[in-house]
Amino acid sequence: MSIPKNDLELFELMKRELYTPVIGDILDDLGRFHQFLPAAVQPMKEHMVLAGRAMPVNMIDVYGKQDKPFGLLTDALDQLQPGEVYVAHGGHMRCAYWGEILTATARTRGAAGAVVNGYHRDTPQVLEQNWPVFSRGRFAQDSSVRTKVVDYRCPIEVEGVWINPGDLIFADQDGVLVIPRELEAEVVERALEKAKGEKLVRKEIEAGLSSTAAFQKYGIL
Ligand SMILES: O=C([O-])CC(=O)C(=O)O
Ligand SMILES: [Mg+2]
Repeated sequence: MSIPKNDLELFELMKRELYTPVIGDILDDLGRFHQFLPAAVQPMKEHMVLAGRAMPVNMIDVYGKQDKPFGLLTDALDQLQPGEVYVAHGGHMRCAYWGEILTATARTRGAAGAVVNGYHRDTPQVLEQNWPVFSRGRFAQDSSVRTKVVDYRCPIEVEGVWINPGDLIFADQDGVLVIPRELEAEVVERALEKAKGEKLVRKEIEAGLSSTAAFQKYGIL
């Protein structure tokens, strides 16, 4: 397998060859036991797979009409770079944090996808854009009188998982992973090896090898 020359090749390779369980296993092996976002954050459609660089967004609760509705939301969207993932978190999730217009903006700018620790709305209009969005589910309640963006491209922490700008985000139907930048080369290389090993173990088991013998031989489950 040729080594990816740039981020785009890396993201394509990951989407083609990897899945969150193998990457999560390698992170565990490196002692990074807390890199999955909460399991409630799910793809809007099962087939969605996402690889890109985190552009974290910090949100807070507000109560009622604001002098500057949405805070820095449009600024955050308008500086998204190709291959980045809009990762939004904060407040008590009293409304939708994502929708049709936000999808169109981020997608048109070449962003790789969105991950919100909260709800989305405009479900049919987002899905027809065929672009990966991960959220806690559907809820139409409007955000302008309930939340605002106070900062972006800043570190955030989601239930103990730290996300720094530029960290690698990989997400599929089994979860959303944050891969710290300083570990990504090792993690991806070892995850590719483990994925290959898992294919081999399955073949051997299908050919009659016992689970115990397979684990003894390969150390993979
Ligand atoms: O207002 C929101 O939070 C999201 C929304 O409807 C859109 O992006 O179209
Ligand atoms: Mg909308």
